[in-house]
Amino acid sequence: MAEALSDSGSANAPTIESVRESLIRQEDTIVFGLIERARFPINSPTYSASYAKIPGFTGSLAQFVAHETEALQAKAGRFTSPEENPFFPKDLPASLVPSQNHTGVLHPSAASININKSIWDFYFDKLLALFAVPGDDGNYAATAASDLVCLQALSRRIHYGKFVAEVKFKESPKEYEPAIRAKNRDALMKLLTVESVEEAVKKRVAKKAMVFGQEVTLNSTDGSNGKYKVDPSVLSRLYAEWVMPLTKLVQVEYLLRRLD
Ligand SMILES: O=C(O)C(=O)C[C@]1(C(=O)O)C=C[C@@H](O)C=C1
Repeated sequence: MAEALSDSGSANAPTIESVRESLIRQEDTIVFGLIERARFPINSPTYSASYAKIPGFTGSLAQFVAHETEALQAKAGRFTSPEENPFFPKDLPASLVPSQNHTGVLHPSAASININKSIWDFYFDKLLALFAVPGDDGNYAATAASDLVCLQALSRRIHYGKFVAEVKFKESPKEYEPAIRAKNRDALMKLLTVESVEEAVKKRVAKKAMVFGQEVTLNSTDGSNGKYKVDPSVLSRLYAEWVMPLTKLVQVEYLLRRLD
């Protein structure tokens, strides 16, 4: 059976370079996801339980689509991968496909870390209004599907902090062990933070929003005219306010369990 490759594209032990490469690659998925979602206006009935009234389900259409899509994906084996974390872990059906040989990179307690509730909340309560225009075009099912693509891409990126933390711990266990034993979150946060990398990430995602989100025409020299499908500053803000802080939170949570 084929060995399951990690997202870093390698079956070998990940390195700081390979995990950062994966984070960079995942930026493309996130930027494209937001561009796709921005095709629709906000479409607020998608998020209203009183609009949906789905027999046998309590919640909004967005919740229904996420719940049912995850159930199908669980049966297809999606959540047996340590890189995938469900939004609705309760009552998730078991995988029906042959199990993959996922390389045992992470400490087993990694499976107990799932911060998707925070991701769901910032996405719908804060982020959506920053890049989807007000309005209602009735495409609620497509909107909900599009939201789930964004949420899963964000979740995968943020929980990838488990792999980043593992690599950092393996590279310098002596630096991390005292802070882990002392359960000192602030010290761990300081140890794992690299400000120069964060600055580069914020600039790069804004640039990707400009390159991927410009209008491509055959005649014009400047296809964008300064207009982009998603405002590049929203991408830097998304990363500065939510993606990187939550990735760091995942790293701290992982490290706190690393010696269990
Ligand atoms: O690249 C790293 O070293 C990471 O830990 C990842 C990351 C990020 O989320 O992009 C998080 C913390 C660091 O301060 C820099 C970047």
